[in-house]
Amino acid sequence: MQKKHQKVQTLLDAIPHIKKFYGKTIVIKYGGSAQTSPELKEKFAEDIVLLSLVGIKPVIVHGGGARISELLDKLSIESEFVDGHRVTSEDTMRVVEMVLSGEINKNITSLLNHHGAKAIGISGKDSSIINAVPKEDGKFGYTGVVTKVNGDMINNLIKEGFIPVIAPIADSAEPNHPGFNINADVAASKIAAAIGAQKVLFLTDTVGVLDKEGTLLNSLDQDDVEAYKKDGTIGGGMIPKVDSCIDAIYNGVNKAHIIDGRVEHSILLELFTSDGIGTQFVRKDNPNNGIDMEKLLSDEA
Ligand SMILES: Nc1ncnc2c1ncn2[C@@H]1O[C@H](COP(=O)(O)OP(=O)(O)O)[C@@H](O)[C@H]1O
Ligand SMILES: CC(=O)N[C@@H](CCC(=O)OP(=O)(O)O)C(=O)O
Repeated sequence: MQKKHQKVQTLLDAIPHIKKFYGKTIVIKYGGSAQTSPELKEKFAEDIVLLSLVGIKPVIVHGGGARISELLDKLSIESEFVDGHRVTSEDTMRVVEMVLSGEINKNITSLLNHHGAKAIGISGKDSSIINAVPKEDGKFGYTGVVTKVNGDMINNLIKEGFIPVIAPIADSAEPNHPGFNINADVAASKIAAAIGAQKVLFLTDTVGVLDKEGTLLNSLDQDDVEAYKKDGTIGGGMIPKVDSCIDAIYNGVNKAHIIDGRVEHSILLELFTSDGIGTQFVRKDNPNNGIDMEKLLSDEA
């Protein structure tokens, strides 16, 4: 009897959170580091389907850096990263496109559809949804800087009831161009801003951003991010992630969080419980700085 009550209470506790996000779009960046075991992938799919069933509109932007590096290694092509961004040669670009737009995009789309969702897998090249130019005058090869995201096209898919699953590959304005490799964190942030998303969640393989002692940093603003990058606390793949979180909140996205994709149902825990998990990003100029108004309001509801 007690157990039954607990189950009902869990559902009741979720109501204010569901109300808050009902009809809202949430971009979920599904990092390669969080796409590990088949069990975790199943839980991810269950979370996305549940969001969709309760009237929340998820958009998935996926990575796959680890899988790209694994395949490059098999082909004896070296992986090179500068501040978390891959340097993309012509051969590397072919592998990036095959892994991201091919293997990973289709696997995630199919997984979601088998769980009853209406997912559609696309890359930024489809309908030229993401446009880019070479990063730093071509120093990064075919790695691109996003110049434009066609948010209307993505919103049209959402209106038709689809869950877009987007591979971070961009189109070029030049004909017969192989396109651009975009870091998936950057793609998620630019997409979230272009479609007017309420929130962007980055699923990765750590509990959030950690300090030098390995303690979780619950909340960061732009100055914290710059200081931690400068003193080396934040490095590697975490650099594009924190930069993308800051970019998102200064471009119209209400909240950005980095959460642990290794924890089962981490998306539901972040969205539907009052505790929240991981690291949240706040604007310095926000009068509610440091206070999570979303959570405060839902707790009061
Ligand atoms: N301060 C930090 N806190 C947590 N992780 C960090 C930090 N600095 C660097 N990292 C690294 O960033 C990694 C996450 O980035 P990445 O491997 O690119 O993940 P994803 O595939 O999810 O984008 C962590 O596994 C960790 O090794
Ligand atoms: C330019 C750049 O860094 N592109 C990334 C795209 C994939 C990605 O970002 O995957 P994760 O999210 O799993 O790291 C790469 O080639 O690895």
